[in-house]
Amino acid sequence: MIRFSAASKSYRVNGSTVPALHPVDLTIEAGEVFGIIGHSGAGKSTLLRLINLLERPTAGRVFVDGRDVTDAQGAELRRLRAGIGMIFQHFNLLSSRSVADNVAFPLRLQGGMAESAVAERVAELLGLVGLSAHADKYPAQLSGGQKQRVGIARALATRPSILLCDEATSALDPQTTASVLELLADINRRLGLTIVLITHEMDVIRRVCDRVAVLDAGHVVEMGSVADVFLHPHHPTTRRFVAEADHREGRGPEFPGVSGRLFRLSFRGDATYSPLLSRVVRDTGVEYNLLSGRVDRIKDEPYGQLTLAMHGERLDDALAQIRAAGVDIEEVNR
Ligand SMILES: Nc1ncnc2c1ncn2[C@@H]1O[C@H](COP(=O)(O)OP(=O)(O)OP(=O)(O)O)[C@@H](O)[C@H]1O
Repeated sequence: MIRFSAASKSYRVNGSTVPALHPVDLTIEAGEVFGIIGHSGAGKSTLLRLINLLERPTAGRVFVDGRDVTDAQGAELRRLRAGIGMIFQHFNLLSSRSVADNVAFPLRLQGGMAESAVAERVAELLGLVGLSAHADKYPAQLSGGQKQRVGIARALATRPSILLCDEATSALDPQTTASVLELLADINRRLGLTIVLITHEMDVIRRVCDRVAVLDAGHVVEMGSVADVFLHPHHPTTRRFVAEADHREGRGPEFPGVSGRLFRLSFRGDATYSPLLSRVVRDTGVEYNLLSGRVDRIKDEPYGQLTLAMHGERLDDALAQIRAAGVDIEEVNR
């Protein structure tokens, strides 16, 4: 478990104090995939780096596994960091070392392991990330996705219980991003590792995270389960991120020439695939225009979101039936 208690951070720049993070209270549970999303400069890296003390809080406390680590130094700091792996946007591999030597690096640095044990562990890690055939290559001979897999293997070498991901897929194309996120989800499931990732893409959050915090100008402005935040965003910044992930603009929908009231229906789980709408239409005689729609998954759960214009004498009856089936309805202002 990771806990921030009123943790804040200011930097000194040219003699003046710049607040990067206002006091944050936040708990990340053991074994979850926790996402932090925000625009550039929102304070994501700063918050992430407080966990392994690459940055120290200006005020407040940071707890890891129940221990107050805020002032950790020396052996205590080394122990903390050995238990926390980290991967980076630009991979940070050693270009003059082979893949196997990059992965072995933290093990040799830590010391106390025979070379045969190091080799065994490296082989195991390369198997885990699907790179067994590439052990003797150099980073320059690998694709971006393969480099990040080396980064992940290296980060897991010392068997950490926490993995920090600093924009780990931002330099990758969409397909490679998907495969790296799938690997992270697999590692989370198989090893029970806590994963904290920062990103500026809601789609990354949707695919892999259990919970999310939205950072805006150093403040946590929204936090909750990914499904709740994704389907019912409240803060304007969150709404913009969700709209971007839906490939629509952040403004409210404008549908000139469409009559009736506008509703956004959010389906989750099994309701996503049931023929509810056609049943309600048949039963109540209401009419609808489908204005936009999407069916996808939030991590492993299917969801659907439809925007409809609806009209008819028995509209209230129709809405009640839809709600009774567990579908969430929001009226959309024109
Ligand atoms: N070492 C530093 N010295 C001075 N100011 C800093 C330092 N690191 C970050 N900042 C400032 O703190 C604020 C938050 O930065 P941070 O890097 O945490 O944001 P971010 O959300 O991770 O942004 P990005 O996505 O661009 O990396 C910014 O205004 C940034 O300029």
